[in-house]
Amino acid sequence: MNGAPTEPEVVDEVHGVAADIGSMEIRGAATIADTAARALGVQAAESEADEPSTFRAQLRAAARVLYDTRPTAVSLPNALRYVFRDVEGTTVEELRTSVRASVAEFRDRLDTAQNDLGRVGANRLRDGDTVMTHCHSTDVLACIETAVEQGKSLSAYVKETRPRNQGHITADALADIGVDVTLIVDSAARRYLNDVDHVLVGADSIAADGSVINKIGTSGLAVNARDRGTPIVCAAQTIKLHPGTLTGHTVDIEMRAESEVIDDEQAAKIGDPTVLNPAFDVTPPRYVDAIVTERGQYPPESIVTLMRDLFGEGSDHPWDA
Ligand SMILES: O=P(O)(O)OC[C@H]1O[C@H](OP(=O)(O)O)[C@H](O)[C@@H]1O
Repeated sequence: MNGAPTEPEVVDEVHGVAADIGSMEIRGAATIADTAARALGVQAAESEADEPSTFRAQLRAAARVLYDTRPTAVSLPNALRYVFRDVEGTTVEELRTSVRASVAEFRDRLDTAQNDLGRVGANRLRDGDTVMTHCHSTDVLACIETAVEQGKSLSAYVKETRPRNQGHITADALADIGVDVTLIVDSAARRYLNDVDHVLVGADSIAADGSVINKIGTSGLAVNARDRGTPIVCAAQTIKLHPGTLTGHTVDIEMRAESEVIDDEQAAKIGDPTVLNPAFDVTPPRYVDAIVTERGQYPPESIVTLMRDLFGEGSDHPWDA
């Protein structure tokens, strides 16, 4: 009698990276994309498959493990799709080489894109400006770092960004490059918006209508910034563009554990309330002044043109094949 079909073998590194993405040890949309692509490269390098079909099945299984970690940041499936697009070969060794090349090309492009985006974003910043940041975005940091390298002196109000306080990472990174940092709690943001020249946020996904999906609290900040007349700019490489939204799909908002908000003991003290912990929210395009990408800056409403140019209607999942 035949047993159950065996699952294609996925190497330990891929499981480890997937666990680290799930626990947010590895986080930030660009970093997730980079690490996921690298993990596919390790899968290819360490595969012991002796048949091309087995090699391909393992690669697909590895991609599924990575894909299933966090639902909101589209950079993850976009990275996997990029690697799969160019996998070619009739032998295991040819396939291995082509995955290696594809991963290297992807990671290279990611680096270049962030540098190019940084230069575009830096052009918006003037010497003596004050920015306000939310969460921790390497795309936002690239803009500020480039401006500082250009000799501009900047100050920053950094929102701590509950529940995980990723604003602390931003505060540390900005202080390191000589930005004058003031850390504030999230609810103090409106109070200081009048002292701010630009609100800078990142993105986990950008929808076809120009909506920005970013760390929870972004939409409230954007509404307040608009009310105060402070420009709000989203720094997002084109890998954050969500091709599925071209065909009417919506972006899943990740719900995370209650324990990130309150521990069991504290919860028990206040009668164990229901706790909701959405990681992201959606900022409608009318509250965003510009989306800064490596290809220049765009009004949010025009981002759909760029999305179509870069992705067509391509939001397939080749790892499900
Ligand atoms: O790609 P970069 O700009 O580094 O980060 C983009 C976004 O990723 C983060 O999500 P999380 O901390 O992974 O939940 C934040 O929401 C941040 O704005």
